[in-house]
Amino acid sequence: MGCSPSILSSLSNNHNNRKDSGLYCSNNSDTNSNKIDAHNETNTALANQILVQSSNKDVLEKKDCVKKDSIVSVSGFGHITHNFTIIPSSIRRATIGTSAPSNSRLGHRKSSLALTPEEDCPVEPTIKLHDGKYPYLIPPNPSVRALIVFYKDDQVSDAVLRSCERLNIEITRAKSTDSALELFQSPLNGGHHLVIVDGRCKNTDVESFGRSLRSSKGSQYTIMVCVVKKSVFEKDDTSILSLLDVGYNRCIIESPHVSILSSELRQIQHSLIRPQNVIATQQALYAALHRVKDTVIITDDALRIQYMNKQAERILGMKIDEVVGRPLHDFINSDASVLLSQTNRLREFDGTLSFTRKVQDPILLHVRAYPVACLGKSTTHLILSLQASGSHEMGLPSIPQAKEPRGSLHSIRRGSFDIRSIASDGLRRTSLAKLSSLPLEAPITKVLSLLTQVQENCSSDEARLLDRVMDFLKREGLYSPQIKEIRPEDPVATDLIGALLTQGPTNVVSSRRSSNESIIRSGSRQSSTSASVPKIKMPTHVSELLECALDWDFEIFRLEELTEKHPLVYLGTELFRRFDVYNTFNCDETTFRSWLIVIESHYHIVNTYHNSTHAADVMQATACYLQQLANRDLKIMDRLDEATALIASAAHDVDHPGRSSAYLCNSDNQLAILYNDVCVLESHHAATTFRLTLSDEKINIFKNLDRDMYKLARSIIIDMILATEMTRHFEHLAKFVSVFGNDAENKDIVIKKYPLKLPNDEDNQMLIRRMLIKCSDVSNPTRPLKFCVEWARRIAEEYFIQTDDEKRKGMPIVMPMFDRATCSISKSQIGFIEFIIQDMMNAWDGFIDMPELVQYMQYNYTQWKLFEEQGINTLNDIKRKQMSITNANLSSMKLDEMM
Ligand SMILES: Nc1ncnc2c1ncn2[C@@H]1O[C@@H]2COP(=O)(O)O[C@H]2[C@H]1O
Repeated sequence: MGCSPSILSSLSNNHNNRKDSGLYCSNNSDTNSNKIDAHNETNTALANQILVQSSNKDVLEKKDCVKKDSIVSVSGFGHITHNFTIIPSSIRRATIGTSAPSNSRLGHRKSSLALTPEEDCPVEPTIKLHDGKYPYLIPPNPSVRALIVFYKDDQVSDAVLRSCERLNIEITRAKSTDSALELFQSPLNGGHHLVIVDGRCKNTDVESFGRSLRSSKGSQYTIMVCVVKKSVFEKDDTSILSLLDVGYNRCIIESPHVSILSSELRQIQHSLIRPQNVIATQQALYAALHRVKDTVIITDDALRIQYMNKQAERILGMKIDEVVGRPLHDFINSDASVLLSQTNRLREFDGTLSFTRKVQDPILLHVRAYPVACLGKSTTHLILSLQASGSHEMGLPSIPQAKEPRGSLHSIRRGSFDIRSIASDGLRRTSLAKLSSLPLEAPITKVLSLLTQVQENCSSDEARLLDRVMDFLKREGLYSPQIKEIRPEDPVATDLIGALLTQGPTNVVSSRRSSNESIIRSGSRQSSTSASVPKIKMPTHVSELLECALDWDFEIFRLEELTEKHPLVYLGTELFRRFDVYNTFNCDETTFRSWLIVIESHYHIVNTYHNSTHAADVMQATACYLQQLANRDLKIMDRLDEATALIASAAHDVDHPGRSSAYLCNSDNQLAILYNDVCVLESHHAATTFRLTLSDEKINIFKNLDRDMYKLARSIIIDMILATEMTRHFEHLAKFVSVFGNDAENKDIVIKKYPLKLPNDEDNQMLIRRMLIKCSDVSNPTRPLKFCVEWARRIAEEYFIQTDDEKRKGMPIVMPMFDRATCSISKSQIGFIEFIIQDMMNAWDGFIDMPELVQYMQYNYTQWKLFEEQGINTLNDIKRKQMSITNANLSSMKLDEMM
């Protein structure tokens, strides 16, 4: 049996810190087949350089430990000709570098080419496996199998057979072309290295037989020899050429002499069969490389890619066919001159380069480039071994190999790095190993890896602390807060925050479940297609009011009144116009206005809070933020961002039933069923937006966008609407703060730094968009007091109606404290500002620089505190208070007068 440490084994042996599987190959036969095309002849030279055959006893003994599923089989001559055994690194380490004894023949049987037993001397001089930096190939000398196709027995056929015997060639005999083809293709008898065909017989079409043989599966490495009459050589060379053209490799002159034919065959064996076997072995090597975890690319000396393995295909997102022959430079963003200059001087290169990928962002990879000289003394090929550059980026040491674990860290460390070691059963091991070989890495995995490396080199106290940190990081819901600071004596806030942050059905006590009642009755609303689209005449007082459409103290309730509860259409038309959305979407104003009418008609006018005035208010806040971002010339939002933000905010609560998601879950509402109790309302708002918009060309504001643009716009709008779901409030806030900070004092720095703080532009853009719509959605506590109080009254009323309803139906009560008889609205606002609004608005102001948000919020907060002290709790109390606020006309006071 022949065995060869692979290219990867030898590479990783040099660096001794890799955990890849080792490769060993043998040229035995077996069952399966796995074919790969050889790429070009230069790679054969490379294979010569990097393959080695050995009869290493160690490996033979250890082979028993190797699992069956780690054997890769490759066909060369119709059958499996090479088995590569992927051996776990632990075993590999024990065998790498173990040279065979110097007098060993390293995998060579006794020469089969000797004419007499006395001549049976070594064909090759003894070569040490590790003479050079990399193992050399001793050309494999296979046990040759030949198919002899002679139609009759005569002196020549007899001489051929005897010559084969002399050379220890295993013979299969056929006397007709049909039986020859059958034998050649037979799984049992096939796999011939050599076919010798009698080309002397006039009745046999030797050319068509050659063609059939050549087109048989698994014949690409078979040497075909035709025995011809001497006269063929004497006449002209056209007959010879035609034979070569159909696939014969060689024509030899008939001879009855064994010595002459033996000599011919011996030359054929040397010059044709053995090189073919090298190529077949190389193919097996490619197959093995395709299976290993390492990322390997092979180039020629001019850095043109000759080969890349499956893992490289995965990482670069490209198929081998797309890269072979192309310069490596096409895929490298960074300067590769150092790599080239070092490897040209036969020196290894070790560094980090940025690689472009087909669709994904560029990736930083740690590159080890090994120059190989296959012809002469200068570099002919480079072997690149690539690794995600995580550990190198931070100058951290490489992932440690089996080091003695330190106390409790053991399991974590092993869990993080040596997947194979944590799995006890084979199946799990296989799937985990597969998983680890995928080009997928979550950022959190990377973080855990880095922390584990840090742990290796710190004190046990620090290591224990890191243990705890990693425990937290491994948990799900990293950004889902546990309520911890709400005072127990603050039941209203607890109720409100609990309800806002909790998803799905409530577990609170229920007296009685109602039967099949559902608050939403589908089909009761007017369908968009039947909605008429009247031409809207903008009354003068409305247009005057809309002149202030971008003021933070815009009179939204006045607009509600003037438009008879249709503020969205008027304000929306104005805001779309101001942000030039019509041009952005290449769509006329009428379509947009019709869209606004339909969307507005699907807001429930009976809801006290979640009606179209709320939608208009959110849209107005969004417009103010967009304006501010545009004024500051930060170029954060492009036209599509602006348009989609306005559309998302206008539609973000469409068809809101005036009940919370928890209520819908508790009442087994059809929407809760449809969305599996997850993000029920927001999913419904987003889906309804698109259902309505696409259902009628007259209102389809997307109709002139091309498909890609539409998909982009759609994904942004959906993402923004879903971001208004409060259960993920802290997650969105925490992510935003982690990127942009929350230091209002340093807002200039934050803003200036912004362009530099972009590890991934699109991710951050998404954080901004989400934060923008969230801060619009709950902007009411940051508006002038009279608006803030009115919104508080409206939401409280809506909550009370829900509680009334729950009580009436005997359902679980989602917010028991929001009972109209007992609730303190002031307290609920204090809690809402403290727990939900304050941090968010501070962070948002820090980013967008709108201090009035925080100033109004702080003022409103102090007012709510005051109201609470004054015992202003119920709706009636609030209404009375509103009167006095309106009389004092606080909303028109300058902010500094308020403070
Ligand atoms: N002033 C407020 N007081 C209490 N809760 C509010 C207030 N404003 C908004 N909310 C809640 O915050 C939620 C934000 O998402 P929704 O619009 O779905 O529903 C909103 C209300 O439940």
